[in-house]
This record gives sequence, C-alpha cells and structure tokens, in this order.
Amino acid sequence: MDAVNPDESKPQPSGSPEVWSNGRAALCNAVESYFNSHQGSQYACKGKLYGLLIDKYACHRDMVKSQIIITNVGGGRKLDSTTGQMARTQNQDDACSQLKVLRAALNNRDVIVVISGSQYPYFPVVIPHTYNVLDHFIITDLWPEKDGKNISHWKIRLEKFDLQSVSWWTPHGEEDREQFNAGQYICEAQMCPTCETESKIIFQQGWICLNNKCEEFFRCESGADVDKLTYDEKFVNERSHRVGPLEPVPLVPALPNAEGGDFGTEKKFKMGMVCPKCRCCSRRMHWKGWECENPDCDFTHTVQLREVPAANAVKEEQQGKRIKASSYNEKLVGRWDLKIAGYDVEAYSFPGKDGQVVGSVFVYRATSDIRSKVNGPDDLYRAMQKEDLRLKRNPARNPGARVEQLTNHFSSNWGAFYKFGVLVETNGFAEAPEPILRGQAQLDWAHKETISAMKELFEAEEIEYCEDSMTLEPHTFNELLSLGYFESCVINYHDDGEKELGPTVATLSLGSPSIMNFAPKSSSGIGKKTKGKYGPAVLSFPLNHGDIVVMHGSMIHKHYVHSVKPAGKLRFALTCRYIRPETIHDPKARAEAIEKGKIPEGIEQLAYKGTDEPGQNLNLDDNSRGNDQ
Ligand SMILES: O=C(O)CCC(=O)C(=O)O
Ligand SMILES: [Fe+2]
Repeated sequence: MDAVNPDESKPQPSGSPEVWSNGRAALCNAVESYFNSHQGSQYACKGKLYGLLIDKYACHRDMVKSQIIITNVGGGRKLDSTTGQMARTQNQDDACSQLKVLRAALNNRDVIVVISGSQYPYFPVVIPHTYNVLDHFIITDLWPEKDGKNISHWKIRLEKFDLQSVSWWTPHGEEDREQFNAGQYICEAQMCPTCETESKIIFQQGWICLNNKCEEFFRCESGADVDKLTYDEKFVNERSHRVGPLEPVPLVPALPNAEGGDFGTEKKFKMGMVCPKCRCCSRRMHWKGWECENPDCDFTHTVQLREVPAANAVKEEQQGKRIKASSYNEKLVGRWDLKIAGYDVEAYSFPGKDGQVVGSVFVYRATSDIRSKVNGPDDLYRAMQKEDLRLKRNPARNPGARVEQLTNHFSSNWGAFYKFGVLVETNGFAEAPEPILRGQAQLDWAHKETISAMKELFEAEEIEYCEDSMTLEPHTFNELLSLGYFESCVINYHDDGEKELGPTVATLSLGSPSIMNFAPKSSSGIGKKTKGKYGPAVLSFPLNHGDIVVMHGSMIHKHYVHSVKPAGKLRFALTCRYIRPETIHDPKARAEAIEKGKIPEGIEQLAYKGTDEPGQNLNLDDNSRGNDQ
C-alpha cells in the first residue's frame, strides 16, 4: 500500500501495523472493543479507557519513540480566527472528563491501545496509512505543563506494554534503538519546598514543581524559556515494572462468526472486520457479508443467514415493552377508523400552519388471517429472505471522506432512480426479483384504495384539505426502495420531500415490529414551540408485520418529519413512490427513469390485495406461520 503523505525525510518503518484503516468509521467498526470513538482522541466506556488516538494536534515536546509516547490531553481547543488553527485559549480544566478517565487508567494500570493518525507530525518513520494501530500501552505519568502564553494543559506519558518485541514504527535498520528494561534508568523525584509535594525531575534544564495548585508551579529555576524545555533522558528512558493481572484486549478481533442460535442479523453482525489477509479495517457494507475495503485486497467473509420465521416477528411483537396502541395529539391530528378490504385502517389527518389539512397517513393493520394469505406478508417475508435483494449500506454523510458515515440500515433501489438524501444505485423493475414486484403491486393497490377512501371520508366529514398538496389523481408507483434492518437499525427523523416526487409514499412493513413517529418541524410553526429542529411527536404508532402505511400530501414532508425504530432481529420495509419524469431535466436521465420504472407484465395478480372474502391461506410449515394458526 502506498504511504499516506509520504515524508521522504523520514526513514522507513521496520515493520507494519497489525491493524490499519484509511477511514475513521471503518476503524471504529472493526476495533470497537478498544476504539469506537468517531470524534475525539479517547475511547472510554463506563469511565474505563480503552484506546487513545494521536493525530494532528501535537504540541511542544510530544514524541513517539520505540517504547514510549508523550502526548497531550485532548479537548479544550477553540478555532483561533486569526490563524485559522485550533488552539488553547484557556487553562485545561483539572476536572474535565478526559482527565478523569486518564487518571483512572493510570491508577488502575489499565492496558490501552494507541493508534496514530497520518497527520501526527512527529511520527519517527514514514506513516503507512491514515490510521495505524501501534500497540498496547500503559499510562505511567500524567502531569500539567504551561506554555509560553502561560496557558496550562495536561500531558501523558505512555509505555509500551510488551518491552521485548520490536515496535513496527522503529526505523528500519535501527531495531535496537531505544530498547530499555525496567531499572536501567530511574527518574528521581524532588520535593517542592513551597507545597511539599513531590514532582519527578522530568526536564533536562532542572527540577520544576508540577503541582498546578502551587505558586511555584512550572517556574523554572534556571530561568529557561518554558517553550524550550526538553525532557530529561532518565525520564524518557525509564521503564516501569509490569505488575498485577494485566489482560490486554486483542489488537486483532476475531472475525464475526455465528454461534448456535444466531440468525446472522443480530447487532454483532453489523460490526466491521479486520481483514486477516491485509489487516485493513472494513465495515459491513453488504447484506451478503464483508468485503475488504482495501482496493488491493480481495478477501471476503460471510456469515450464513438463517431464515427468521414470521412467527418470530409475532413473538417480538408480543414480548416488546413498547407502545401497543397508537397515540396522537388530538388538538392537531384527526383520526378515523375505517375498514378496507379486510384491513382495519387508522386514518389520520395532518394540519398545515393555518389548520387546513395538508396531508394524511393511513395505517393498514394486517390481521393474523391476512398475514398468512397466499402472497401475503408471511409469504413475502420468507421470499425476501431467499432472494438476493442487493441490499447495501450506502454513505449517509461525507461520501468518500475519511469520516464517511454509512446508513445503519441496508437498502436497494428499484425502478426509476431516486435520490433519498443518500445516493442509492437503482435497478430497473425488469431485473427486480419477484418479491419486489409483488411489493410494488400491493402498495400500488393500497395507494389507490387510500385515495378513494380518503375522497369518500373527506366528503362525508366535510373536511377541507389543501388541494395542491393532496391531489386525488393517483399515479402508478414507478420506484421502490427496499430497506433491510438488522437488530438495532433505525431510520431517524427525515422527510421524503424531494421535489421530483408525487404526493404519495407507501410502505409495507415486514418482520420485526417497530414504532413510527411523526413530528412537526420547528420551522413549520405547528404545535408547541421548541428549541430543537423538531417538536414533540404528534403521532406515534406501532408498525407490525404486514402493516402498510400510506402517507399522502406533498406538504406533509414540508411541515413534518417521520422516523421508524424497529425492535427485533429482522425487518424489511418496501417503500414505493412516484417519481415525476417531467421533473427530470436531462432527456437521457428522463428516458432511463421511464424505462426503469416500467412494471413487467403479469405481476399484478401476484400481489395480495386484501379481501372481504375468507380467501386462501398459506400452507407453510409450522415455524413459519403466525402464532395464530
Ligand atoms: O422503514 C420504514 O418503515 C420507513 C422508511 C422510510 O421512511 C423511507 O424509506 O423513507
Ligand atoms: Fe421516509
């Protein structure tokens, strides 16, 4: 691999890191046991320090040697508007959380892992990657210093845990350099005559009191410039004895593997891996498994997914301690209960700022009978698990950047191209697997049922609605976004308000139960005033296996956001929209959208479309049925 920012003046390293990454998210995903901090330089969990990252912000006298590191405690820097650099403008707080955690690690002699970023200026050799795991270390000293501007900050000295091995960052050809053992050097301490506390003689220029409560703190006897002080050889070369039960976490975590009862969709299977071939950290991007993120490496890893029976979703629904019934703000939201083709339907209306209805949400409740119908939810859930739905996690933020973030759910787009905040590649309906087409047909049916039921409801109830927002001429859906949720995946508050979209968005929910929330945007002026971006939820409801949600009204996305929080092992959401081809300016892209959005013939009759009649039920084996059979 090519070196990042190679500095020709530096020597080559004598080895290579056991773990490395060119992206922060991949690093955090792959080595979450010791560094899972997407920002900041420390990773601690419940007050215990596990990992430390040294990168851009090095200060005077910071150093990385073969067996020791001297660095500064992060945090407390602000952007200096004159230099454009991050700088400390005030004394570091002795009680800050970073220091608390470091003190505990020092006192407990915790073994931690240190990682160096490529922006670290004093790295002794050419640094190979953006993030490089160094090794296990223990903290030996923690003390405050003062800079030339009289601002105090804390420093840390770390010693490599294993003093026998040669560090990979030792310059090539100098493998014996700076290798010392306990007792070879001893750094003496001296008592301060003023505060009567001891401080080590850490500087070559002479002893200095390191108690920042003392009036003699950091006053140099020799009168030397504090910015020019240098550490004493004894302080740098001293090595401490290893004591106590010290059990380091492995630098290279085991590859994710399924055990006895695992379905392969549990939370732990969303973690990253350290490639056993090239040691690159890689995120789990694909439904099918892991692919090494190093473009020069071809390693892949899979964990067989075991079919999650629909009965499991029903069990999760019954066991969950979550809200079982819908709740809504009666001052804002209207509610009616309808019956449509065998479904119990909750119909909600949403007001705009002036109180006129701008949107509606219809929730179709799948009964246990509906769930088990041929082509119904149980059938579709099972079929979806058998197909390759090309599900992938896509960049949600900063695509390509070293801090790129992926969505936590997996998605694939079918039909016309749709840019849903996140860029998701699209596949034409002609190449879509059958469950996707069945989903489209069912949602298109629900869409049309909703529009006619709404017309009838609004007329009967004499409800005034905003006609611009809530057009009553339905279009056939030409796009479907399939989302796959492993355990602990969510979709946070967002709207589906892209200007290319028709006014209706319909979702079929399959598998694990979830809660859907709607909240007004603060900018809408609807509901209670809040400081945040969104007000409190005005509608919350459980969304269970087989339920369908139809949102109608373009303005609903202007004024409200929605989120879905599943709870369980595996959930799919199939969401259909209509992308208005006339809004696509580029003629080639428009023609492609029309072509890709065409529904293949003969699919219509495959969809489950509800019925008032008893209908045919599936004859699946026991474990794949609803518990009601
Ligand atoms: O998972 C869901 O049910 C909702 C998905 C959603 O909101 C979306 O795709 O925009
Ligand atoms: Fe959405």
